[in-house]
Amino acid sequence: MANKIRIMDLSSELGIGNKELLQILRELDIPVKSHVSSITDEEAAQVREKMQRKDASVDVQQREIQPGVILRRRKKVAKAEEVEQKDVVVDASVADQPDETSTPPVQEKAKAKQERRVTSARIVSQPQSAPKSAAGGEDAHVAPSSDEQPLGAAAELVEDQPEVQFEDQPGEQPKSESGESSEDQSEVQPEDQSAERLPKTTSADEPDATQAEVGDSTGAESEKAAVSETAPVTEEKPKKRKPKRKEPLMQTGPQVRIISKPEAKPDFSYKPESKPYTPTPVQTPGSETPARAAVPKAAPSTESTQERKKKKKGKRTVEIVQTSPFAEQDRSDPNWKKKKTSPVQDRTGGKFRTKRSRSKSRDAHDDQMLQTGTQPIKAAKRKIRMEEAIRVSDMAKQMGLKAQEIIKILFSMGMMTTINQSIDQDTATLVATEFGYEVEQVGFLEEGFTQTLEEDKLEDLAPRPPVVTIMGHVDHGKTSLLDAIRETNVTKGEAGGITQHIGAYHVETSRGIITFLDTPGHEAFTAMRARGAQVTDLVILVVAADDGVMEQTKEAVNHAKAANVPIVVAVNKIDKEDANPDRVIRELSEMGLLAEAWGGDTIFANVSAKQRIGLDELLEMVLLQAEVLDLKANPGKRARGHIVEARLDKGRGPVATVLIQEGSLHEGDVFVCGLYQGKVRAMLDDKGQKIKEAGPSYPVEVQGFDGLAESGDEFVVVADEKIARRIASARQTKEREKTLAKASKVTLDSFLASKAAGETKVLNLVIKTDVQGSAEAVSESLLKLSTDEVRVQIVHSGAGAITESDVMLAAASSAIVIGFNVRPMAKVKEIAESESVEIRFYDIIYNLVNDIRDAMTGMLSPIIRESYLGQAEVRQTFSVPKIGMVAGCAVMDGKLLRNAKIRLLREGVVIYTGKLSSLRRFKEDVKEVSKGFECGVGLANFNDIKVGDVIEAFEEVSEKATL
Ligand SMILES: Nc1nc2c(ncn2[C@@H]2O[C@H](COP(=O)(O)OP(=O)(O)OP(=O)(O)O)[C@@H](O)[C@H]2O)c(=O)[nH]1
Repeated sequence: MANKIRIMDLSSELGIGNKELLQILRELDIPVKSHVSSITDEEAAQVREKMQRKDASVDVQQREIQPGVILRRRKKVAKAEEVEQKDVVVDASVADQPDETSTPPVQEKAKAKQERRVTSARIVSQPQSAPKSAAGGEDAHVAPSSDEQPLGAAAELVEDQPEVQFEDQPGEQPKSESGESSEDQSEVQPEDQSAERLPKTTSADEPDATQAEVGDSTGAESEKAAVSETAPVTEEKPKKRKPKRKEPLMQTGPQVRIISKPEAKPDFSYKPESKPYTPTPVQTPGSETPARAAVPKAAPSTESTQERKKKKKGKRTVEIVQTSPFAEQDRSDPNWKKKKTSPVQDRTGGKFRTKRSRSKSRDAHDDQMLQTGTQPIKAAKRKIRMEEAIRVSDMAKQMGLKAQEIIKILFSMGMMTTINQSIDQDTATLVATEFGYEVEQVGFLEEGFTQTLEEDKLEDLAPRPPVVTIMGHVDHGKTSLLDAIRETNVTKGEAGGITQHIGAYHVETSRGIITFLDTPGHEAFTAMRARGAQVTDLVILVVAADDGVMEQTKEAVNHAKAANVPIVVAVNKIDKEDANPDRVIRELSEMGLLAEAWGGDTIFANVSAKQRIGLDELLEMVLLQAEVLDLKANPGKRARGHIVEARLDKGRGPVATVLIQEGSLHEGDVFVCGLYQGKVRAMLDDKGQKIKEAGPSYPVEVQGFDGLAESGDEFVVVADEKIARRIASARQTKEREKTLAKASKVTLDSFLASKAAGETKVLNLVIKTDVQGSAEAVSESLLKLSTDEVRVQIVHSGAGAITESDVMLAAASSAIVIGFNVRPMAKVKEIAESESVEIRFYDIIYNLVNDIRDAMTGMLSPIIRESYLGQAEVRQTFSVPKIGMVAGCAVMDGKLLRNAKIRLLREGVVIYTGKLSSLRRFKEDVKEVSKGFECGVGLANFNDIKVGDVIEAFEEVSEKATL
């Protein structure tokens, strides 16, 4: 028919393979049977148009990488189907072939077409392998020498490819089904179908076949390696797997390059195809010989289609198609296809693909891998997994040791531990190293979620108001001053605002804003600091002008100094007649606070809280001082701050005042705080107004906690609720472990043990004595002990009972509390225990100084430890003739023992230390009286007992001091 054109002709015209063209025709719904069929001009036009479109989207590069070896590569594939397909055809060098001419590199299609004709004699790479290898092998050097096996290289490449090509038809162009994918190959395909590069079409008659084909010789290994490194591989969609027609292999025509060496065939293993092979009615299948069946079928895989589909999604698999010169014969076996592929796990993943020719050893290895499924496992490292702390017994278990061995090591490190005690990570690391183990911290590390690793950029920082705490002695006017400042400024700037007590508030002055912490007193200040919360920028020290510097004034100064917070002195009550501000200046100078007038840098302001005198000046001074501090924060990030106050509100649940220190807090933000987490449900400012956002130095009352936070707790906004929950639960776990570990802070005994070599150690002490004179004497004696290596630093010293404030100061400063003739009350003792603060008691200065010196020189002599038994309060006193004074007591804590030693405390000060002369209940002598019971007590050789005194019973236990 004049208006008809044969497929073969059209394919040559278009420069594509017959098979590919057939595929295109099928896509265009043009019915054809084979390449000898004809189509109408109209249909041909459709094909041409389609090809044009395709060409536009495909950029094929060709270059000759070696004489006679052309590399074709699809640079970019626009169509989804084509994505990741990089087809390269490696043409076997023609050099070896007398009847072939070497192929020059071709860049354009037209040229390619011509090229194809010229090189048709060469074996076009096998669809399954060669195209891929070629694709990947753009930079690969495929040597044409007969000994080498480029296909082997191809096989390597294929393995690295994410996709798997399923074309497996021996006599066909591998991608004939998918016109697009085979496009490139078809270009180099011989026009003669018989010469088609069938992966398995290997003709034994050409033993020195090009390596581009299915090489199987061992010599291919090196080549493979070279190519595999660079060569991307063609990938094809699984849909192309099933050939629709059978194109019987032609016996190797004169131009067909032999793909593999015949002797390699016995090692081929085959993998069953998921789809049965359906021969196409074209060509003669008679070429198949039974010899193929003789090929060992070491196919390790018998995967089902479904299994393979699964793999496609998850594990990526490569199918290796081994081809041999017996490929044709193989097809006589209905299962030939199955025999040809073997699955191998693909590193890159992707679709199934096949490749040919692998070395025997590789196959054997793969088979083995498939059978074993895994690679040999590396010897596990000797690791101990622990969270924050680990119990000695658990650690021993992990190392397969007896706990005693660990305890021994710990002992040699100066730590007395028991089997049930927990040790921290540092200690565990030391112990583990002794046994050749490593410590691995497991569990949740919150730092990544709560810490900003990036430092704030300078341009992100904005000035923030100073945060001020007012401190001073009792009755010197702290509350009055706070109220005065607030009221004055409330009426000034925020008329109508209803004052809310949220523990902090901010005041607007003409010079700027100041945030006040409404928690006067150093207890709150130090309690927060002990928790690591340094929220205060400045301290206003209130000193009554008529009273001067008093005990708590000194404490306040020491607390502020310990926290390194600048002090502005407010000399209050200057309205009083006997006010003497100069005296205050003088007294404070003795404590190191030198007024500017005296050449120092401490700001003093005379005020009267009662009469509202000097308040503006005071605030101005505060702001001046703040300016020096150059307080800045980045308001543009997630908020971080500390809890100032927390309480349980009847209607709103747990609420807390958060002082934002950096970033901005918004409604809806998710946060963690102490052991709890939550979401900001609502925010109120200090005027009780609902706000949506709060920036740095801004105090807000936050609603939405899932537990009651504590003042001083850090408040951090995190990314989401999941993280918040995780952190909170990790903290709760940690807290439990900490309680178990019960690691004490600093003790005199452990002081030197923790000292690193060459480091000057500072021994911080808080000294409390019965009288002021002793405080000075003790301090002086101890300060004299300072050496180059160990320096004694008195954080605070004063007269009076050991108070909660002393303990908190010691906790915050890692100090030891020295009680000289003073004792703590039971409650203070409890706090000291919970804060792990050591309190040591002395009544002879000589002993005290010796102990400290011994501790400092590492020669602590055996010590007598006191074991506290209990306390009883004197409710009544009776004078009994001949016996003396007898006290009617109620045991408030622990118990009193008849033979115990006792001391009599009056307002925390030791009045007498001695023994009981009698212990009775209802006129009966008893050996002990427990908490909650009343008793009559007589003290040996002491009668000056008064109502309100406390009798403390204790035992003395002799202990050898260890360092
Ligand atoms: N004359 C005079 N009296 C003042 C002044 N400031 C406070 N007062 C009085 O001093 C007494 C104690 O004042 P507070 O403000 O309660 O003192 P404080 O330091 O807060 O006392 P505590 O809360 O007990 O620590 C009150 O009676 C006040 O009226 C002042 O500037 N002048």
